[in-house]
Amino acid sequence: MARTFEILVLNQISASGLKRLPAPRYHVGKEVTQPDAVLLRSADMHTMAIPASVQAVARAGAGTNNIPVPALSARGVPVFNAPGGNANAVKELVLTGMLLAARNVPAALQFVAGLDTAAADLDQVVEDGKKAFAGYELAGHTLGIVGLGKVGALVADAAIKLGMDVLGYDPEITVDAAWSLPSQVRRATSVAEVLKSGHFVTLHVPLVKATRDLVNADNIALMRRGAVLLNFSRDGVVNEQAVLGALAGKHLGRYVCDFPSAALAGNDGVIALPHLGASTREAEDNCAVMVAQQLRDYLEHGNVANAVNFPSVSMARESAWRVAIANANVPNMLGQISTTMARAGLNIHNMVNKSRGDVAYTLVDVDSPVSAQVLAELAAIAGVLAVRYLPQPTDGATSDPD
Ligand SMILES: NC(=O)C1=CN([C@@H]2O[C@H](COP(=O)(O)OP(=O)(O)OC[C@H]3O[C@@H](n4cnc5c(N)ncnc54)[C@H](O)[C@@H]3O)[C@@H](O)[C@H]2O)C=CC1
Ligand SMILES: O=C(O)CCC(=O)C(=O)O
Repeated sequence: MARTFEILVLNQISASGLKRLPAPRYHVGKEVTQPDAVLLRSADMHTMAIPASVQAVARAGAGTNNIPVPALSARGVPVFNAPGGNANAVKELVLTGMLLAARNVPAALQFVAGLDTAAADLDQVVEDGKKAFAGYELAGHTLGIVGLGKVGALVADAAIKLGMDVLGYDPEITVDAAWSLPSQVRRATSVAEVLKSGHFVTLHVPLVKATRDLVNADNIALMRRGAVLLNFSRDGVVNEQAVLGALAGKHLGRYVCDFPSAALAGNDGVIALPHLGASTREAEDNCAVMVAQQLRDYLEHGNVANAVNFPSVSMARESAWRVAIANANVPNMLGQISTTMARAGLNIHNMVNKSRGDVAYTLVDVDSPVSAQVLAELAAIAGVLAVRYLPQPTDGATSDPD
């Protein structure tokens, strides 16, 4: 009888994704106490005591700054995410943000909400009042983008199609991302260049040490007078005090962000949305389906796709007995693993080993069952972080992701 995997869910996850983790092979719930895996969106795992039973963490979204990734890596636990799964949703909200700012939509809506619609002179009041909200068009204006990954590339493409002039900066751009950019996107060589050039500047970087306060009191002054800064990345990427100062001095035209805060509240120059970037049916489904499939393939077969801290590793299943080993990326690990198996009389049928940074990951298929004693010996090798035994179920339980 195949064992049931226990999945702890920390946020609302789309039903389309949860369907990929069907009973009885999976038990998914908010009250699971000894989870094999944790499935979440924006819940803060930094403050959580993560049970020793956890073998994987899956973020149904892009950013993983809410997850203690280095600590999990040290435990041999992969952290999965859903690259690009919500990028179109964010792109559409960034376009919305630019239009809200350029056309003074929030103030115009407020004006309309305050109208006496029963008044005889309503039409006149509307015609007189609208002058205060006259704006400008996106076409012909310059958009600067910091971060040309999944979201940034889509924003660039959409802005070009809207007739904007686009320049972008990304010091770590991947070859795939570079290929996906429209040829009209100009390449900037620094954040400063983007800030200086854009009528609009939008940020699409992860929150990491290097990007904290990426826009700050020093460089916000470089922005064009009246420019619009958009932050759909994370609150920490922009220094709020710098933004408030620039708005007060009328240097910054608007700050459009997905992260409301006490400091920003009530400021007319701020358009704050409630972290809505990824909140579309489509994005929620995409992300949940992606991570559920990845989680399932990992829990059942040890295959790794889209982990932020593990190498991608996949090996077709040819044997019923598989061992998955996460270990420090140091010399002689493979030698010790294969010697331990050989000593126990195990014949290695297939093996794959890859590394990424400090973590290496090995899948070994053998031709006969592996004893608890051998698994304990493997786990005891210095540098081994986690050992999982993944025998193929013999009771007809499905083991291939849909
Ligand atoms: N508001 C929301 O609901 C959402 C917010 N996000 C945030 O947006 C971020 C980006 O999302 P994706 O584009 O999907 O991620 P991604 O990983 O595809 O792209 C991030 C890009 O930022 C670049 N980058 C890293 N450090 C940089 C730096 N110092 N300067 C310039 N570029 C730098 C990387 O090279 C990469 O190309 C996420 O990490 C997350 O924090 C993502 C999705 C939804
Ligand atoms: O799940 C959400 O609603 C937030 C998405 C997000 O911020 C991300 O994917 O990084």
